[in-house]
Amino acid sequence: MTSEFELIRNHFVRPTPQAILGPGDDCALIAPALGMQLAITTDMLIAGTHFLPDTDPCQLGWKTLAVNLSDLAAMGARPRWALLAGSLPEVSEPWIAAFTDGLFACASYYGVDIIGGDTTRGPLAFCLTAIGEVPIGMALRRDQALLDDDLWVSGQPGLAALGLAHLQGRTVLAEPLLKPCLAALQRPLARVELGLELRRRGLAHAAIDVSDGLLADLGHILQGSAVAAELFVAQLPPLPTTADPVLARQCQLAGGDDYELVFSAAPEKRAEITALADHLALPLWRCGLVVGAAPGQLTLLDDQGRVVPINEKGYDHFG
Ligand SMILES: Nc1ncnc2c1ncn2[C@@H]1O[C@H](COP(=O)(O)OP(=O)(O)OP(=O)(O)O)[C@@H](O)[C@H]1O
Ligand SMILES: Cc1ncc(C[n+]2csc(CCOP(=O)(O)O)c2C)c(N)n1
Ligand SMILES: [Mg+2]
Repeated sequence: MTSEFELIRNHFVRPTPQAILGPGDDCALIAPALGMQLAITTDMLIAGTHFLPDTDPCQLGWKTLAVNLSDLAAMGARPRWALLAGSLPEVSEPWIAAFTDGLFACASYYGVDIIGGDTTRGPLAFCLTAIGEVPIGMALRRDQALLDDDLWVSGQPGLAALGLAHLQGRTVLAEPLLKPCLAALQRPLARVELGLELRRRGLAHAAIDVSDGLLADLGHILQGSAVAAELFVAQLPPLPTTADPVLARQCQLAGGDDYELVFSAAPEKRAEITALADHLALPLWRCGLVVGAAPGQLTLLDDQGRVVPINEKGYDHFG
């Protein structure tokens, strides 16, 4: 029988070169580098709500960290430390070993030290807190979009929600589309380099990551910045041709779980943003404009300039 403390020692504790004091005492000790401030965020992943209970534990470990690093990315912060609280229904050591393999693979990919946490018995759930650094006063925020900014989105939002629809039997995806959809859902990337470069190169005014859905999260920028926007359907990333087009559009606009970045930028920055997309080998789509209508208002337009009704709502745990 493995004790709580053996479990922690055997699976959750690895070297933490970026901490003054890592796991083992009542608190970890960290200090930001000179001239930097801390960015801190937390997200829960609950079985049945955020992931299917039979999800591969290695991918779940990766995703638990990645979705939090996505929030740091959205603010242009460099991820450095994380704490993991886990509630586990029973001690299955192979399951835990696979989970921590994925977790630490993500941690080493993004240069993060796991500096502490909490381990209890209970329903399968995780809560991760990620801490990053950003030069004082330089974080990208959701409340800084300006009139006449372009709106940009990275990558291909919608794939994760399509993958979930497939696993839940709401659609059938075939290869070669299935693989990227399942990867987006189960092993998402956080757009850390994009966030860092947008901030370092001074390219973005406002940014957010897409966790609840493109329209919903763009809505947070609009609300926060007290501006309105027009979004051009024809300028969004092309939909996968082999998926049901209605479902694919719905997933793109409101699926969530994408962890792409949406950002606003001055039109003079177009060439620099295109160069950044090439540098990162990550498509960046200029798909909208900040306009001066009622604060928070989002209008979707087709290629003829006609208004497209919005029926989609983003992910809302209580909606
Ligand atoms: N229980 C809470 N107490 C205090 N603040 C909260 C609480 N729940 C959410 N918040 C804050 O509300 C804001 C929006 O929360 P939300 O979880 O929607 O974050 P998000 O980045 O928009 O989405 P995601 O959680 O999918 O990353 C965040 O600043 C968050 O810290
Ligand atoms: C089994 C299962 N059901 C639904 C979803 C989709 N989903 C869950 S939470 C969320 C938004 C972000 O949540 P939060 O705001 O809590 O970070 C989304 C898109 C899933 N991945 N797995
Ligand atoms: Mg977020």
